[in-house]
Amino acid sequence: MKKPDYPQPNTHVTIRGLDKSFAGQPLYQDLNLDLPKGKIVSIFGPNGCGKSTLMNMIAGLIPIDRGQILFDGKTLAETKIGYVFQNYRDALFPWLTAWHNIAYPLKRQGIKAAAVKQRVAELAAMFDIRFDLQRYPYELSGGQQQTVCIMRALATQPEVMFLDEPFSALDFEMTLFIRDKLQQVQLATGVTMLIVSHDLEDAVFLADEILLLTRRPTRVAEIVPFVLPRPRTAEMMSHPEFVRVKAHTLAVFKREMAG
Ligand SMILES: Nc1ncnc2c1ncn2[C@@H]1O[C@H](COP(=O)(O)OP(=O)(O)OP(=O)(O)O)[C@@H](O)[C@H]1O
Repeated sequence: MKKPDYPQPNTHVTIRGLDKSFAGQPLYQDLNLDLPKGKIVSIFGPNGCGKSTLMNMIAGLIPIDRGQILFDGKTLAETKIGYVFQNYRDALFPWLTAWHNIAYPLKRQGIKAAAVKQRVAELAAMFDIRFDLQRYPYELSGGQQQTVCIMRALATQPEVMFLDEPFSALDFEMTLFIRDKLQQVQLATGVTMLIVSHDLEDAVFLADEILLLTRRPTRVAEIVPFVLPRPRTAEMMSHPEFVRVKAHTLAVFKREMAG
């Protein structure tokens, strides 16, 4: 693939010349990638190819060995981000109620109590919350805890939101609910979203682009666009375009697995 020297139009995240090794074993070498602004990109690829590592390097949770990652030309420190961790069971502060978990990043920013209250109320309305936010995480179902994690990540109105396997521990009903809410949030706020997924259907369903990775040392195998209109409903899973993109993504995945 030819190296893009300049970001494509409507790019939000620009990755140039990124290297990353673990224990002397290269994972990424000279990775160049543009992620579009205000879109949802799913990262999909073989086990251990570095999906989470890529996302965590962009989010600044894992250091890179070499290269540059910019957000609209700005550094990470100048960019507001939100992060939804893989395991919602460990992600929330157990000693805080759901409400205080959501309020936490706002309070850390020094936002006044009245404005914090208003923002949490806005999020509760956006997510159509029917459970009591005064409960503690252990008193909530898995789906409710994941909803609280997403609300907390959105509290500070991030420009980029990272979600690591957001559906992996959810039942199907909750998966449908969270899919709807993520799309609604994305349409309402224009936030750029990056989602790591193990599941082909989840990866394709929400995506504007599916970023398909190869086995290690990892390269971009293909960037597959998926352009069904939003909001996408569960019925669209039988839409011919969804079926086609899923089949194509699977074919590329199998080709990469075969090496
Ligand atoms: N801290 C670390 N030290 C050494 N190796 C690591 C470390 N973190 C990740 N790796 C290795 O880097 C590779 C990529 O890991 P990563 O978790 O990013 O992959 P993934 O595609 O998200 O995996 P999975 O599909 O299993 O979730 C793996 O081979 C993993 O063993």
